[in-house]
Amino acid sequence: MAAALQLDRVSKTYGAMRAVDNVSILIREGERVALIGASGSGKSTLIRLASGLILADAQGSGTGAVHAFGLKVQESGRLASEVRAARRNIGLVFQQFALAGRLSVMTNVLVGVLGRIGALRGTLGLFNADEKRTAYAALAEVGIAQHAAKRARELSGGQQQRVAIARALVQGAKLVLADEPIASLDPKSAKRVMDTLVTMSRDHGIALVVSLHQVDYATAYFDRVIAMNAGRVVFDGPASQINAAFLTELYGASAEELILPSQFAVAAPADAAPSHTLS
Ligand SMILES: Nc1ncnc2c1ncn2[C@@H]1O[C@H](COP(=O)(O)OP(=O)(O)OP(=O)(O)O)[C@@H](O)[C@H]1O
Repeated sequence: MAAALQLDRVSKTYGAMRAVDNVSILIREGERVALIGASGSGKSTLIRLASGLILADAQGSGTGAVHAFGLKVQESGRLASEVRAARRNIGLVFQQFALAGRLSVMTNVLVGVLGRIGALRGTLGLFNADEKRTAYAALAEVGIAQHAAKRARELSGGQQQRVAIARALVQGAKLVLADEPIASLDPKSAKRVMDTLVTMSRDHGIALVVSLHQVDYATAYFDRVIAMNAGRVVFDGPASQINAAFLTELYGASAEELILPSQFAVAAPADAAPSHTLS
């Protein structure tokens, strides 16, 4: 079985800054993984490398290969010829909502179909009834079908994130990479978005990698956590091992920005919680 995502000794340098430093990661099909780390630790860069939005360093200790479901995304600082096919399997949900604000919610979701239909039909917005039904069903699944006709910019931040999740569903993504999807949301909206992501993953067997600033969400929703510091993976293991003392060991004083004050403690609902929190 091909891995959902495989990074082999990938690095990315900006000037003198090694944003991602020789990282190797394997995510299995259907697996859910939280990516944590203090600001500037390399989480966003890693997600952009994984989706082929940016190129890895051509030289370094490895060839910097990225594969998704056995299809090559990039290697040796070049996009692979099969990158389009590889990307079809990858849905993206970003902190900045990455929706076309003037267009309707429905149209934004239908963009997910574009990888599968002819460019001309897509450009002209000629989506067929089946595609529209699928998009509406995806919006219903993430709980915002009632907003289908509104312009995307009229929705709240959390609702916009759920539009992006519906778009990934319509795309038929088998792996969703979410980069700080809850960073600018209030706690209630953040929880709703996390519930939606995890339920989507569970119900459709979609692998999920979510970068998170706050560790509490990582341990409430995920079994496996990958922690980054200064571009390197400093921990890859069970979420149950993550606690305040361990974070201080990993990050020193910067651990503070990763831990929520106790009054904001996060509890995932039973149907979205990882196995390590279920009795
Ligand atoms: N386009 C760029 N040009 C120059 N430096 C960059 C660029 N993108 C990222 N960096 C640098 O690379 C390092 C890693 O940044 P990255 O955004 O990946 O971290 P992060 O863990 O996602 O941080 P945050 O939680 O603040 O989003 C930082 O020092 C950042 O300043």
